[in-house]
Amino acid sequence: MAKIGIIGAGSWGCALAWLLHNNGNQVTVWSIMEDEVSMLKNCHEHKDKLPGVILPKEMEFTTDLESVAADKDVLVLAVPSPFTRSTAGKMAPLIKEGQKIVNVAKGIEDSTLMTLSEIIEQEIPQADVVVLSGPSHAEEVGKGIPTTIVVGAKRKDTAEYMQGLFMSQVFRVYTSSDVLGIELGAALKNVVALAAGMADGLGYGDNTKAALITRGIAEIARLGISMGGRIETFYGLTGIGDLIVTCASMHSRNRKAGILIGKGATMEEAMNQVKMVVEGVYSAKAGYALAQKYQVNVPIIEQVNKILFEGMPAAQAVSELMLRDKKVENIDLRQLYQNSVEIPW
Ligand SMILES: NC(=O)C1=CN([C@@H]2O[C@H](COP(=O)(O)OP(=O)(O)OC[C@H]3O[C@@H](n4cnc5c(N)ncnc54)[C@H](O)[C@@H]3O)[C@@H](O)[C@H]2O)C=CC1
Ligand SMILES: O=C(CO)COP(=O)(O)O
Repeated sequence: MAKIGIIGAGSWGCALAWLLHNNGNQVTVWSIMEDEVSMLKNCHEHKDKLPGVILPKEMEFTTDLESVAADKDVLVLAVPSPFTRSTAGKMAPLIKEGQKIVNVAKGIEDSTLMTLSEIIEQEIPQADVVVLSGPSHAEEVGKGIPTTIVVGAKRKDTAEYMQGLFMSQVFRVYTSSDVLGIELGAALKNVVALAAGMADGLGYGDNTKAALITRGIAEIARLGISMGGRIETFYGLTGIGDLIVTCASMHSRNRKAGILIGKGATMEEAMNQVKMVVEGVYSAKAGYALAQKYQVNVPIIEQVNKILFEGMPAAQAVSELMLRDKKVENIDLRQLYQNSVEIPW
C-alpha cells in the first residue's frame, strides 16, 4: 500500500483517487476550493464534475496543502494546466528530495512554451517528475470501463513503479521514456479536438472528422518530432489514441466547446457553458507559437487560432484548409521519421 496525495479535485483528480483507492492505496485529496472540499467531505461524490462516482468513506479531503504533501510516497498533480505553475510553486517548500510527482494535466504554458513536467521540474527541482497520459475520460475511468494509458518517465525504475501503482484489471498502463512526445501529444490533441467539435457544430459528417483526426496527428507528429519527440509516441495511445477519443467522445470538454463555437458561440461563451476546463483554448496559442519557432506547418492549429482569437467564422476556416496548396501525403513526416531520435530505455 502506498500513501498518495492528489492535488486537484476536479473530475480527473477524483477519478484517479477512486482508481488508486481501489488498487489498495491510502488516498488524500486536496483542493484549493473550500466549497469543493466541503462537498466531497459531506457527499463523497463530486456532484458537479463527476456525478455518480462514489468516493469511499475513508478517503480524506483537505484544503491544507502542507498536510497533503507531507509523508506521501506519490503526489498526483491534477490541476488544470493554467494552475500548474502556481500550484507547483506553493508545493515546492513542502517537497522532500526525490519526491515522486505524477503530472496528469494536459497543456503547454503559452508564456514560456514549456511543457507541464518542465514547469514542475523548474518549480520543484528536488522532485522526480513523471507524466500519465492517454485516452482516458474521467467519467469512464470512474465507472471501471477498461482504459489504457501510458506513464512517461526519464527513469525506467520510476516508470515501472508507477505502472504497478496505477495498473488494475480495468486500467492497463504502458511505460515510455518519451516524456516530451507524450506531453506534446496530450496538449495538442485538445486543439484538434476543438476543431473536430467545430466541424460537428457546423453539421459536417464523419468524413470531416476522419480527415481532422488523420491530418491532425500528422501535424502534431511533425511538430513533436521536430522538437525531439518520437514518431511511435504520436502514433500510440498518447497521440492518435487520445486524439481519437477526444475528437469522438461525448465526454470531451474540448469537443463540446468546439461544437458550441461551430454553432456560432464565441470562445468565452463556449468556455462558460462547458464549465469545466477547456485546455485546447490555452494550448492553441502555445502550439502555434511552437510551430513558428520550429518552422513547422500546422494548418489546423493555425485555423483554430484564427477562430478562437481573431473571430474568423469556423466555416471560413474549413474552406481555407480545403483550398490549401496541393500536396503529397505525409512526405515531410517520412523524412522526419528517418531522423528519429534514439531511445534511452
Ligand atoms: N477530465 C478528464 O477526463 C481528464 C482530464 N485530464 C486533464 O486533467 C487536468 C484537470 O482536468 P479536470 O480534473 O477534468 O478539470 P476540472 O475542470 O474537472 O477541475 C478543475 C479543478 O481544478 C482545481 N482548481 C480550480 N482552480 C484552481 C486554482 N486556481 N489552483 C489550483 N487548483 C484549482 C479544482 O479542484 C477544480 O475542481 C486537465 O489538464 C485535463 O486536461 C486528463 C485526462 C482526463
Ligand atoms: O484528455 C482527455 C481524455 O483523454 C479529456 O479530454 P477533454 O478535456 O476534452 O474532456
